[in-house]
Amino acid sequence: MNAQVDPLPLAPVVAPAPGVRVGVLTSGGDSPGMNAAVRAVVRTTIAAGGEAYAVHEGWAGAVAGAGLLRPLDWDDVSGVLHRGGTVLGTARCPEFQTRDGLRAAARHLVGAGIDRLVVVGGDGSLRGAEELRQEWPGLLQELVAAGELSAPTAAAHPRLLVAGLVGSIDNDMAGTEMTIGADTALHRICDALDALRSTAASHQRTFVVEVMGRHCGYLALMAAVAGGADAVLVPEVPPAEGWQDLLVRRLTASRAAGLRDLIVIVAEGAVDRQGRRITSAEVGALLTERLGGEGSRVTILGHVQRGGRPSAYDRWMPTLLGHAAACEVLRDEDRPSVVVGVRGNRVAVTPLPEAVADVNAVRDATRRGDFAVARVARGRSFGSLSTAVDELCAPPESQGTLGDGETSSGSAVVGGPTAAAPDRRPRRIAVLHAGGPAPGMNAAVRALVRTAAVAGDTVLGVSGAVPGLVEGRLRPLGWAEVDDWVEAPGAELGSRRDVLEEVQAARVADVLREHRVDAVVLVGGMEAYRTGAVLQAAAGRHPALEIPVVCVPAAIDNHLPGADLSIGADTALNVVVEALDRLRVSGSATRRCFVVETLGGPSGYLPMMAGMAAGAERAYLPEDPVTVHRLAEDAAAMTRAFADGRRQWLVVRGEHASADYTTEVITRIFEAEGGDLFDVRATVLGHVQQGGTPTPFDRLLATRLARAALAEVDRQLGEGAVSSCAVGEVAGSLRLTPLARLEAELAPGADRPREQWWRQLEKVAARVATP
Ligand SMILES: Nc1ncnc2c1ncn2[C@@H]1O[C@H](COP(=O)(O)OP(=O)(O)OP(=O)(O)O)[C@@H](O)[C@H]1O
Ligand SMILES: O=P(O)(O)OC[C@H]1O[C@](O)(CO)[C@@H](O)[C@@H]1O
Repeated sequence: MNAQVDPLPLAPVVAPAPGVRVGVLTSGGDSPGMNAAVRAVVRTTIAAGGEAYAVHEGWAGAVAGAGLLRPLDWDDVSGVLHRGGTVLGTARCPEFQTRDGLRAAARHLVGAGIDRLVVVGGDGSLRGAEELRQEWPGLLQELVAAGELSAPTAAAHPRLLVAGLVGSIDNDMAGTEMTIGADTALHRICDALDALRSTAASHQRTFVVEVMGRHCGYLALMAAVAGGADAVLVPEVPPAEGWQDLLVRRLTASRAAGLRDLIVIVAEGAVDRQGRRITSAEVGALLTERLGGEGSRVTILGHVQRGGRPSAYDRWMPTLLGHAAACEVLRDEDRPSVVVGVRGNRVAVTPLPEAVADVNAVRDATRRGDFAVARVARGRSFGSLSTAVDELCAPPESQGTLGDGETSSGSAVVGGPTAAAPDRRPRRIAVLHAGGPAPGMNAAVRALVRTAAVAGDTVLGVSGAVPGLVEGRLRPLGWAEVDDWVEAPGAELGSRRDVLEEVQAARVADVLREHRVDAVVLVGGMEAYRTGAVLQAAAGRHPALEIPVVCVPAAIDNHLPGADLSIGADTALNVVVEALDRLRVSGSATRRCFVVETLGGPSGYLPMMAGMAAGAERAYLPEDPVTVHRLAEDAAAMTRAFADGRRQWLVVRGEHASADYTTEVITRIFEAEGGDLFDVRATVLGHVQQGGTPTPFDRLLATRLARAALAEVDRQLGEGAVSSCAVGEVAGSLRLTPLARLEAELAPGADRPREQWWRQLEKVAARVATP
């Protein structure tokens, strides 16, 4: 694909000619996050000097006209970020696929002066958009010929410019790594799975859970990994004949290994190799008949998956893309429609026909039975996890894929052990945490234990972090023991902020020798990295330390070099955003400014992204010190806004934004400026931000990075050249950062990277926050 990944995700806003109108519509199945996209399109258009129009009820609204095309002001899209569904309404509209339907849509759009469209919908909706664009000149000619449109009006709108944003929970479209709504749907599914596990465990029952995704197994596969399922059936990995026996054997082995709760996920589009539909009811009946015991229960999650509050990601990502899409159509270039998507957290723009061709190629490959092609086309994460899922789900003795017999590809990002040589000595890998607890740490340990078990390796858990390592508190972690660690918040092994001291290295060498440790994996923050660096520096003096030391980034602050995102940051972000939503509701009856202090340490990631996701008016970050001048400007802007009728103003302040202008000081300044016009309240969110249940994203990231760490251990031991490094993902690719380079990667005088990708988003957040 020729997507252009924009290294600076901020497309310049081009000032349009006077009277330029941008229409925005949502179409197909609704998805959480569509509202954030609409808000960004509207506000970016207005900020650039254009006019924004809503086309209500999707393509049906364009076809019907009749008052469904209406102008939108800045404030019309206030207070929509936290709402699920789409405030514009959506529909599936078969009529739009007819010539008459297209012509009616063109007539109503031109009639409203709209010749630029941002369409938020699934692949069907976007196909429709491209068709309308291609047919536009012909449709206008037909309308002129029929006397339904004047020739000068047609001449004033010679072409339609279209940018598509993929809004669908299915994550089934090319041109973007994530579709708007898929992350939230995973939240819904994982919440349901976490709830089902407790009742399943109580009765030692098996649950068969059907999840959505018409033709695409993305939700099912990711939910299986993030939700700790025991087996999964998805259309892209159809099981071979006799899969029923294999499934029963697998679940029997899991039960024998000590699991009380068993979960099988079935994608709604699951099929076997002959293309025959596999239903959740069929799987439920099979397991009730063959597993005995308490039998099985079937739960179809249905439309619950599509509803409810959007996750933090489904607010900031569509905001970024909505902004970029508006910029695309404001540019006065006649060109094919584009899909504005996201890749590695950066904006990626792909010609729509190309994205559609790619989706068609997946469908054709699936029809041909070429499932490997279909899996790869679904994206990196899908490709890698579809072959790795069995390693994570099934006890080592019952390994064997439910799919088409292909095993893990062993690529770097996939991670996981490379195929074990017959004479390979089983390895012993110690894992410990260092730093503040980060949700997802347990999921990383679980992935290590289970992936290592496939090659016969043992993972030794170190209790009590660095002091525990010094005291030799290591024990093997069992395959079944870590089963529900995927969802467990906090750090089961314990995490503390101690960094290993040089004088302790000799003692640690003794411990590692006693326990015959071949490699150390540290899952944690800067303390983990620095401990790794101390171990490496001491390796020359202590042969037992001449082993691979690999760090996995886990810190809610998201301040670690060599990783766009560290484990735990997404969970903390969601906790903050939920708190901000609640504060907004609490203040809805008053005229009030909230000053909210977040954690985040040296990095502004949490306050900035939470502010963007919750629609905060201002965010104060440690990277950009607060000054009295800025406070005066903001107080004046706030006062003007309240005087104009605004009822709320939200300021998010990172805990280290300024040593002088503390949350209390800022609150008092604003309070003094507000007089009788508004009042001000301060809220310090504190450690609730560390205590969330890991989000699906953090569980998946933890799984990917833990497997990548193991792959690196395997590589180093295989090649006999050991070193210490950190694994991370940067712009969607795996990166290994030598720990020796750690300090050089940090900004001068601060424990955060020199470059932080998310800082590009600040301008977008500011542009859509206030007029
Ligand atoms: N090939 C097409 N040509 C023109 N219009 C289309 C086409 N396919 C779909 N549409 C229009 O887009 C609407 C939505 O399409 P569809 O039902 O496939 O949902 P979708 O956009 O793929 O969303 P989701 O992924 O949520 O199902 C259709 O009802 C129709 O109006
Ligand atoms: O809401 P409807 O029209 O029943 O459609 C359900 C379908 O829409 C989706 O939610 C989104 O495409 C699918 O996962 C599901 O199969």
